[in-house]
Amino acid sequence: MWRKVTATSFSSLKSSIFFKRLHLQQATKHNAASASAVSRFATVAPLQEKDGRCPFITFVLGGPGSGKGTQCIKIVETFGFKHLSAGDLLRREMVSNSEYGSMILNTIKEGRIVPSEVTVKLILKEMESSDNHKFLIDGFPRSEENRIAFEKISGAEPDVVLFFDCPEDVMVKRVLSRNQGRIDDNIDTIKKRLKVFEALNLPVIDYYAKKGKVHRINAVGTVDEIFEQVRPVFKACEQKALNRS
Ligand SMILES: Nc1ncnc2c1ncn2[C@@H]1O[C@H](COP(=O)(O)OP(=O)(O)OP(=O)(O)O)[C@@H](O)[C@H]1O
Ligand SMILES: Nc1ccn([C@@H]2O[C@H](COP(=O)(O)O)[C@@H](O)[C@H]2O)c(=O)n1
Ligand SMILES: [Mg+2]
Repeated sequence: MWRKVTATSFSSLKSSIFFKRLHLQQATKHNAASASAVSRFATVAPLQEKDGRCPFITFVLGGPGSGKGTQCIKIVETFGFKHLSAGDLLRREMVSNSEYGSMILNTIKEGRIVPSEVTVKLILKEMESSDNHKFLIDGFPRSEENRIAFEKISGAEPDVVLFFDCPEDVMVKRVLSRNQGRIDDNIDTIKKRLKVFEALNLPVIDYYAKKGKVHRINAVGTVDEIFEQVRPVFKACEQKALNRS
């Protein structure tokens, strides 16, 4: 079980460097350039135990409405991953009386990106409390700052990056018919989210593509057709993921 294996490293991370640093960093402005993120987040010990085992991490990326969450449900059913949606974690934090509640609400309404410290903290907390060792981190990293914060604070990199590549008109249509009561599912916010995706998230996808980690999925088609492109990605790394447990 991954949590048991890494409990020491995560707990010590939590009680010491990460959380102390978090308090200091919360005062800093969100719109710092990614270059400054490099210096803002100091590297800590990698997320692995002495025996070298570490969680199997998949980042699930794509524009708003490209079908990330929908495909994650199928990946969970078929391959037994733990699904962590950064957006869902932020929405849960927003309604939980958190000190960040109004900041998260305003940021989501505007389609902007919540400061990395907050999102990374929520993700790592969920990872720590999970018995699973295979994670789908959906909608993260959304920016170079998110990426650098995660990699530096956790000392971990993704094993796989899925990119759901979808034309804008299809994404807009899907989001507008989603009907889940999300405050950002309106045309004004969608336009902003599309701009933010292009400006901040595509560079992250480029970064991982250069490292050979990106699996591009054509996100047009039925849910099942799309999953047939996703399936072989996880089939191919089943053994690698198993070795981490
Ligand atoms: N292949 C598909 N064909 C038609 N509709 C789809 C398809 N995949 C997902 N949808 C629908 O499109 C909407 C958006 O999908 P989903 O919530 O999975 O996207 P997402 O990438 O997670 O979006 P966001 O970034 O906004 O959370 C949902 O209503 C979903 O049911
Ligand atoms: N890494 C992230 C992920 C999400 N957000 C904010 O939440 C909104 C909704 O996210 P979804 O993944 O559910 O679409 C998104 O538009 C951002 O405002 C974030 O800040 N950082
Ligand atoms: Mg989603």
